[in-house]
Amino acid sequence: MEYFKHMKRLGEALFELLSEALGLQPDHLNSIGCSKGCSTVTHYYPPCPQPELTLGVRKHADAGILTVLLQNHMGGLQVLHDSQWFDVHPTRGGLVINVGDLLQVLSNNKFKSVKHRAVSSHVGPRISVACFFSGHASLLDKPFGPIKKLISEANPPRYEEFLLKEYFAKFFASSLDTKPPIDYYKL
Ligand SMILES: O=C(O)CCC(=O)C(=O)O
Ligand SMILES: [Fe+2]
Repeated sequence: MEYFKHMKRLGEALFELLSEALGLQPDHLNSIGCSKGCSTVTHYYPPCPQPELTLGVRKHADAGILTVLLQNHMGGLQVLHDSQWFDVHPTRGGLVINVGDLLQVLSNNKFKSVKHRAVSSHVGPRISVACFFSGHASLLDKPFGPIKKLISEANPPRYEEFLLKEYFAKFFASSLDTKPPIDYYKL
C-alpha cells in the first residue's frame, strides 16, 4: 500500500516534468487525468533450463500512458533502439520509466513509446513490478487524441481521435503478435 502511495506521487511528479517537456503548463497532463488509473502487474520469472528456446515477455510497447517498473537484481529487461536490443541493467533503488503508446498519441509522436522485452535466464528468479498509468476512468468515454495545443499547421495530428474504451477493448482482444491498437488510429 505504501509503495502505491509513492507511485502515485511519483506519477504526478513525472507528468509535471513531461508536461513541461512538451511546452505545456506543468499541471497539464495531471489535469487531464494521466496520473490516475494506476494498475500493477507483478511478474515472477523462474529459472529456465533452456532460456534460448523462450522469452520471458515478448517484444511490445506498453499500451497505457506511462509505466514505472521496479526489477530485482537479476536483469533481463531489454529495450529496442536502432534495431538493436540493449540490456537495462538493474540499479539498486532505481526504477525504469517507459513511455507507453497513449503518451505517444497525446504528445503527437514527440515522445516515442519504447519497445521492450524480458529475456529468460538459467538463474533466477527474476521479479518485476510494473505500475501502469492508464488514465482516469472518466477518459474512457471521451474522445482521446493528440493534445490540441501541440497541433499546428507545421505539426498536424498524427492520430485521429478515438474512444479509450474501444482502444482498450482492442488491446484486451489482441496478443503481443497482433498489431498494437495504436496502429488503427494513425493518420
Ligand atoms: O518484467 C519486465 O521487466 C517487463 C514487464 C513488461 O514489460 C510489462 O509488464 O509490460
Ligand atoms: Fe511492458
